[in-house]
Amino acid sequence: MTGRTVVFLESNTTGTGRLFMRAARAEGCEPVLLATRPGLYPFAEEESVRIVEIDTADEAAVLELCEQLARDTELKGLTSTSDYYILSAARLAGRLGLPGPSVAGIETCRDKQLQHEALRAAGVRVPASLVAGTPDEAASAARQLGLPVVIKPVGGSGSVGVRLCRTEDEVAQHAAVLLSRTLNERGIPIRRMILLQQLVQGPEYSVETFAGEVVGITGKHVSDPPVFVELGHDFPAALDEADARAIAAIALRAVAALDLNWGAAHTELRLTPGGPVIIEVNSRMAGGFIPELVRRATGIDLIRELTRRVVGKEARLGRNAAGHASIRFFVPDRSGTLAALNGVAEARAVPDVCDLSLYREPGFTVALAGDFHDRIGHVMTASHDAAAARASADHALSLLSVALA
Ligand SMILES: Nc1ncnc2c1ncn2[C@@H]1O[C@H](COP(=O)(O)OP(=O)(O)OP(=O)(O)O)[C@@H](O)[C@H]1O
Repeated sequence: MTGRTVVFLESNTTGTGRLFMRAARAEGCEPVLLATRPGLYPFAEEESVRIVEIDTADEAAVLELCEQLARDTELKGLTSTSDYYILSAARLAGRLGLPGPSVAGIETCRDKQLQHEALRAAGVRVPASLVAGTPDEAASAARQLGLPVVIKPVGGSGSVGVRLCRTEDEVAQHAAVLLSRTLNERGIPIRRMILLQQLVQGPEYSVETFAGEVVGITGKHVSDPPVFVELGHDFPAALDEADARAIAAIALRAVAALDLNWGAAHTELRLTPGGPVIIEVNSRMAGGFIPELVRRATGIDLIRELTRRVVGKEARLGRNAAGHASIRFFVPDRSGTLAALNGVAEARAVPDVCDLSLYREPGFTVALAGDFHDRIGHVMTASHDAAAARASADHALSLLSVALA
């Protein structure tokens, strides 16, 4: 292989991974995907992306391979589109003298305890929180904070393991479940600590920032507690000017405090009667198809702009549209074997629907877990009118149903 290359250290297994590979090519660079289990990425073959099997947890081995690649080709950048690997990718980019985000910033951000301490020290409003390493410590932390509390792993994403606990028994039980886990979804060892937080009440929003600028605010629809499954998003969120200003301001302070102004960040918060309170800052672009909503609503392609940063170019955040986009996720109301998915043609025919995707087929076993895995499809709408985008998405979703055996 010769010419310009970009290394992807693992990737998202869903849509975004493929889009990043295409974006690299649009910038004149051939993507090279490094993966421990190449089988996770069927899209790589479909896109004719070179895939190298290597233990991606072994940073020294990855560095050696990349140094070789830098001798054989013009290595322009190294990144990861997977939450689990962005820290390692940032470290490797630094070692190779390639553009990349602050390693310290990502390190702080990816540990929810460190992140919480950093935000509090910077005077950014966060919920009162305590950490625990045993179920007993968790019960005592819950007493100090006052029930109910939200419990979550210190490292994690996709709402996996995040739960509202209303009694001390629930706290001890859920703590025991989380603390018994030793590996995350990718088989990477995890720190066996949990974070307990006071429940923040109010509608949820996320702020999509890029290179220290607010790209927009997303309105989130989250399931009822005790679990918090993201069920939909509206971009831009319906907010009055004062609330939008307060939300943008706290997110900008949070990402600056965490040193995340190089590329994309995604800040989740709830708007309480006393103002916005940060739930969590992610040192990466939003998931859940939010970048696609942003693109449809504003014309800003966050995937392309991040790829430009990775290969050392300036991002261009100029808007060329002022539209609205919404997404609703399809979640079955109980577990079972998927016998049929109904109403698909009718939902597709709803005005403003621009995408309807189903991730599962008949025969799939639905085992509701209370996190993002519960979502089996989505419907997306785009319109020049905010209310129309939202109403069409709600209506199209209402037409979908499953038969479970
Ligand atoms: N202290 C809290 N008060 C109210 N809601 C909370 C609190 N902590 C978490 N949540 C809810 O749980 C969701 C997931 O929490 P959190 O973002 O900390 O976990 P995560 O696994 O990193 O999820 P994601 O990858 O979706 O950001 C939040 O979006 C929010 O709806």
